[in-house]
Amino acid sequence: MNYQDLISYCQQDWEDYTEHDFVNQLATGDLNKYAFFHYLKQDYLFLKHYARAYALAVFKSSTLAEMREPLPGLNALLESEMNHHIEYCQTWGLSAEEMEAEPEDFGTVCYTRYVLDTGMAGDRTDLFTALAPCAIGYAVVGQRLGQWPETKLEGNPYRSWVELYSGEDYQSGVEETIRRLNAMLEEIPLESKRGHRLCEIFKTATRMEVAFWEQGMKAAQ
Ligand SMILES: Cc1ncc(C[n+]2csc(CCO)c2C)c(N)n1
Repeated sequence: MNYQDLISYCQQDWEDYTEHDFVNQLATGDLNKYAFFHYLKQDYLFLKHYARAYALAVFKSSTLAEMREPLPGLNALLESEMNHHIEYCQTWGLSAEEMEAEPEDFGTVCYTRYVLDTGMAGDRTDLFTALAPCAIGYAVVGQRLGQWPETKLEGNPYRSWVELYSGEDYQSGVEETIRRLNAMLEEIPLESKRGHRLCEIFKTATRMEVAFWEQGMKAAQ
C-alpha cells in the first residue's frame, strides 16, 4: 500500500479537512480574527506535542539509521518552526507566555494524545501514519489555495499563512515525508489486518484535523 490508499480510504473526511471553510476563509481573508487567534494559540500547544511525538519516533526505532531519521524534523521544529510560530503570533499581539498559559481545548487534547497513544501502543509505522495527515494535509491545503481563483493575497491579513503552506519550501519538505511513509507502507498489503488498521489510524487523525478547524470556528461564535 501507499499514502494514496490511506487518503482514498477516508476520501470524504480528507476533503472535509483539506477543503474546510476555515482554510477557504483564510484564503479569501474573511476568517473571523478570533477564530484565527484561538487556532494560533491551540496550534502552539499542538506543536509542542507534535515535537514529543517526533521524540517518541526515536524511542520507537530499532536501528541507528531509524533513530537518526526523525532528528532533522525534531530539530527544525524546536529550533526554528516553534520560533517562527511565536514570532508570527507576536505580530497578532499574542505572546509566548500567553500561549503557554492557554488551557488546552478538547480538540487539542484529543488529537495530540491520540497521536502519542497510537505511537506508544503501536510501532513506528503506526506513529508515522498518525502523524501523516498533519504534514500531508497542510501541503494539499497549500497547493489548493495557491491555485484557487478565490484566493486573495493583496490586503489579506492571513497572506503569510497562505504563502507559508503554498510555498516551495514547505511543499518540497512534504515530498520527503511522503517518500518515507511510502517506504514504510510498501511491504504492507492494503487488504490485510495491518493495512486496515493503518487506514483507520489515518482516518481518525484526519477527523481530528477537521475538529481542530471546527474548534477555531467555534471560538468566534
Ligand atoms: C493542527 C495542525 N495540523 C497540522 C499542522 C501542520 N504542521 C504541524 S507540524 C508542521 C511542521 C512539520 O513539518 C506542520 C506543517 C499544524 N500546524 N497544526
